[in-house]
Amino acid sequence: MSTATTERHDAAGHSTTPIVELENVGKSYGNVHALRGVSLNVRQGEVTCVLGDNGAGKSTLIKIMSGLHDHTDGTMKLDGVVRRFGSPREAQASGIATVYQDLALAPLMSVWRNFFLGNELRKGPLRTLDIARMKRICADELGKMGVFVPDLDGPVAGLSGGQRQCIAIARAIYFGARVIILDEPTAALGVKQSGVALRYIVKARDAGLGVIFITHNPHHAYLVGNHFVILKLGRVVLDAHRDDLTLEQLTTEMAGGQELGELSHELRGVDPGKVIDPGEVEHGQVEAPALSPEERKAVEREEEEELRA
Ligand SMILES: Nc1ncnc2c1ncn2[C@@H]1O[C@H](COP(=O)(O)OP(=O)(O)OP(=O)(O)O)[C@@H](O)[C@H]1O
Repeated sequence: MSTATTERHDAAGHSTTPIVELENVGKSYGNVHALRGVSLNVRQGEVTCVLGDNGAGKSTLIKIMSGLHDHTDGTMKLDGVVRRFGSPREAQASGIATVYQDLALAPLMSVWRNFFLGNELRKGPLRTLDIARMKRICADELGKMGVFVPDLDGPVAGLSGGQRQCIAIARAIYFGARVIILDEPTAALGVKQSGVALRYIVKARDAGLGVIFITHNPHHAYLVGNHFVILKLGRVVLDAHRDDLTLEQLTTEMAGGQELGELSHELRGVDPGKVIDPGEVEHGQVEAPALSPEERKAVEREEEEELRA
């Protein structure tokens, strides 16, 4: 019996089957439900942004995908096959690399040593370090990401925050990552360095990786993202493709959406549940509530009908 499957590809030649697929994934720490019913796809050549406030469940999500924690509900699939990673090493061997905020770089060690840290190349019967080859590969791989480091022997501490991010990303790609999880890569960076890091995210995406970009910042997410998921108290409250979402909508949702509107009313002294007497508005006693586009259209239609009558 043939087990061959017909894999579909998009216009860029990337497989449309998600590399990682979470279905209704949940995670409880005792009585604390850190994640509930989270579904998420990571595809080749796409940046999936996961946004959320403190305690939303972002770290828990990263830990499940990177093999640090096991989920307690739902399924995780890798290339369409149900998987559970027993350890971070297993996740890495499956091509899932996580770049944490601290980057796991040794600041006083040289750039090339950091690139190969724990995976040093050796040569000859005495297995001595193949320094020349490591430096050459390091320069080539950084070059592919558009980074030029004048002195590969210099310490990583001498590089900018954005360049350090790039070394961590280039290293993950070189060692076989197909999915790269970036844990708030721009959180500790200024505007210019955030721009550098965002460029590398796009490079990783264009190199055909599936990128998960964890961030608090909707502006950064919208610059590079193809897909957006907002977590709140462990649940997905927004899941949208870029074509179906404006930056304004993403920013509003991230800032609290409806809750923010209610807060704004409250701070202006208007009870959102209160039925407003049009007379009060007319006499300037209370401010007219903002109308949604649909409500505005309905009002315009009513006014037109009144005029015609
Ligand atoms: N090991 C743990 N034991 C018990 N509760 C935990 C544990 N880890 C996380 N939690 C709880 O799970 C919820 C989600 O936490 P998580 O760290 O995943 O959120 P986060 O979005 O990464 O937040 P932050 O941006 O602050 O890092 C929180 O209520 C947190 O207190």
